[in-house]
Amino acid sequence: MESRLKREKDADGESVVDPTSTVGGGVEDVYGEDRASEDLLVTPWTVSVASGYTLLRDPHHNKGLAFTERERDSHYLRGLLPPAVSTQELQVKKLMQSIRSYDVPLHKYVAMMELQERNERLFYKLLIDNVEELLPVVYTPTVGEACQKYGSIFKRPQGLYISLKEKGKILEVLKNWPERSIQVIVVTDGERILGLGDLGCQGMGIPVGKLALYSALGGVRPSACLPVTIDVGTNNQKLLDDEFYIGLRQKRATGKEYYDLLEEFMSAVKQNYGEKVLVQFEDFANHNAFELLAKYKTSHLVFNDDIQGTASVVLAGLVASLKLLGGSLADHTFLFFGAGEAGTGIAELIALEISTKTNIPLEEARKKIWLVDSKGLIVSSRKESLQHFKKPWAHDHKPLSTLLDAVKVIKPSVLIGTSGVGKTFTKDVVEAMAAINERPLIMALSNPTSQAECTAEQAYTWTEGRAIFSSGSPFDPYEYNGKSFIPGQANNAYIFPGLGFGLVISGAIRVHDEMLLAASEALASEVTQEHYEKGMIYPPLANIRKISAHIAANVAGKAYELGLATRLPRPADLVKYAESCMYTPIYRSYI
Ligand SMILES: NC(=O)C1=CN([C@@H]2O[C@H](COP(=O)(O)OP(=O)(O)OC[C@H]3O[C@@H](n4cnc5c(N)ncnc54)[C@H](OP(=O)(O)O)[C@@H]3O)[C@@H](O)[C@H]2O)C=CC1
Ligand SMILES: CC(=O)C(=O)O
Ligand SMILES: [Mg+2]
Repeated sequence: MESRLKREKDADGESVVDPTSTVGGGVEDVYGEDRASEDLLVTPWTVSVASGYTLLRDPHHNKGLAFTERERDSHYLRGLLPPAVSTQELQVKKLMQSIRSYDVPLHKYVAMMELQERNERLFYKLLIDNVEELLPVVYTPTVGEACQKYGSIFKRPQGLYISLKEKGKILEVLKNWPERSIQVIVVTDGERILGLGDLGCQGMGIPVGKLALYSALGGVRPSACLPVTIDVGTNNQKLLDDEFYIGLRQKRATGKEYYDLLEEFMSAVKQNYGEKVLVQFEDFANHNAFELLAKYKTSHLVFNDDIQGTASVVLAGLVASLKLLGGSLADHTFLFFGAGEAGTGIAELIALEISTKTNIPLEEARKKIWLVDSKGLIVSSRKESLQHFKKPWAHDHKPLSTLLDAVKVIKPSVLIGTSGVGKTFTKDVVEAMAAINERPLIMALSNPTSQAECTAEQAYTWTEGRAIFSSGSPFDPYEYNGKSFIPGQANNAYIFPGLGFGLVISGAIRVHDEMLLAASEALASEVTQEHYEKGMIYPPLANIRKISAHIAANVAGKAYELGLATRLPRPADLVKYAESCMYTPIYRSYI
C-alpha cells in the first residue's frame, strides 16, 4: 500500500500536491506523524475503492469525464463513461454555463450542492475561480432561503445531526462520521439563522456553507471539515407543523437539559479529535451564545463567529475607512442599531483597539460607542434590567426611544446595523447621518438581503453619493450621478476562513482577542489606493485566498507570540507557509 501511495504522490507533481491532504507532501509538518499515519489507514482511495463504479460515485475522488484514458484502464472505468475525455477547465466552463442558465437562486444553490455531492474538487474549483459570482449562491443570501426550505430540498446528509435522542451517545455518533482527521467544526443549534430566526434543524445549511468557505476561501481541506447541527427542538411553530420538517418535533429544550447536551458534545469533540480541533459556534441565539463562549474559551479552541469574526471584519473596514475619513478610531462616534451578538461583539473590539492603540482605559474608549436595542438607546437608567452583554454600554444619557432621535442627538460618524430587521435605516435616518457628516459611514450588516437595514442604492442616493457603504449581504455596484460606487461586503466570511486556517497551521490551542485584532489588521492592510478611489473599504473578494493566507499568517504569528502555538518550530515565513498548506482543488493523477 505504501509504495502505491508513494507513486501517487510522485505522479501528482508540484502543481497538484496538496500539502494538507493525506497523500500530498507536508503532512507531517501540518498534522503530526500520528495523524498522518492514521490518515493513511483510512482515506486513500486506492484502499477503499472496490470498483470503477464506486469510484465514480465517490465525490472525494470522482473526476467524471476528466478521468484520463490510462486512469479509465487502471480503475475499471471502461464503458462506465462516454468516450470523451475532458479537462477540469472545460468542466468548469460547462458547469458555469449550466449554473448561469438558472434564473432562480435556489436552483443554483441546489445545483452547487449536487455538484459538491458528485465531484468535490470540481465544486471547489468552480467556487474558487468564480468566488464573487458563486458566494451569494452557496452563502448569504441564498443559503438563508435554502435553510428555510431545507426540509423540501434535503437529499443527503451533509453534516452530523446531534439531537436530544443522541444524549449519552455523542462520542459514538462522532465516530459514525466517515472522516477522522477533523480540524474545523462549525456547529449551530439553529436558533438564530442569519436574521431569519429559529429554523431548528434546518439551520444545517449554515455550517455546511461556512465550511465550504473554509476550504474555498481559507484552504482547509474539505475532509478535515465537519458541519454539525445540535437539535434540541424548535420554537418555530410553522416548522413544527410542516410535514417535511427534518428535525425533532418538540419545543426547544432549555436550561440544564440544553447545557448538558452541549457539554457532552464539547467533551466528546475533545476526546475524539484532540485539543487542536477548532470549534466555531455559529448562529446560536444570544441567550446561549455568550454563555457558551465564556464557558468553553478557556478549555477548548473555540470562537463565536457572530460575536468575534464579525467584530474582526468590521474593525478592519473601520480601520481602512480612516484613509477616507481621516483621524483615528478614537476621533469617531459609533452608533449601533442592534445590541446583540454582532453589535456588542463589534463594539467591544473597537473599544479594545482604541484602548490598545491610544492607552485610553477600556472604560473610557467605550464611551465613544452607543447602542440602540428594541427598547431604544441603551442608557444607565436601564442598567438593572439589561442583559449582561449590554451593561458596559449603558452610558449616562437621557433615554431616547427611536433610532432617528439617537442619530440626531448622539451625532455618530459611523452607523452600524446589527438588528436583523430590514429597512430600518429609513430615508430620515440616512439623511440625518448625511446632515451631520461629510462622508457618513453606514454599514447595514444584517443578513440575508431581505433583512439589510438599507440597500446600497438607498445609502448612496439618500446621501447624494457621499456615503461610504457596506453590507452583510452583497449589493451590486451602483451608479449615481455618473459615478460608480462599489459597496463592500462587511461579512465575517472575510475573516473566519483565514483566522481558522491560521489556528490550524500553528496548532493553536486557544483563541485570543489579540488574534482577532491581528486578523483585522491583515485584512485592512489589503485595501489599496485603487480601492479607496472607488469608495471601497474592503478588498475584492476575488483575491480572498491571498488575503486569507495573510490573515492566517498574522493569526499564526500571534499564536506563536502568545505561546499558544504547538506546531514547532515556527516556520520562518508564515505567509509562504500558509500558502503552501492551502488545499487546492486541482485533480490528482490516479496513475
Ligand atoms: N455581516 C455579518 O458578517 C454578520 C451579520 N449578522 C447579522 O446581524 C443580525 C443580528 O445578529 P445578532 O447580533 O447575532 O442577533 P441578536 O439577536 O443577538 O441581536 C439582535 C439585536 O437587535 C435588536 N433588535 C431587534 N429588533 C429590533 C428593532 N425593531 N429595533 C431595534 N433593535 C432591534 C435586539 O434588541 P433586543 O436586545 O432588545 O431584543 C438585539 O439587541 C442578523 O441579521 C445577522 O444575520 C450577524 C453576524 C455576522
Ligand atoms: C454572516 C453571519 O454569520 C450571519 O449573518 O449570521
Ligand atoms: Mg452567523
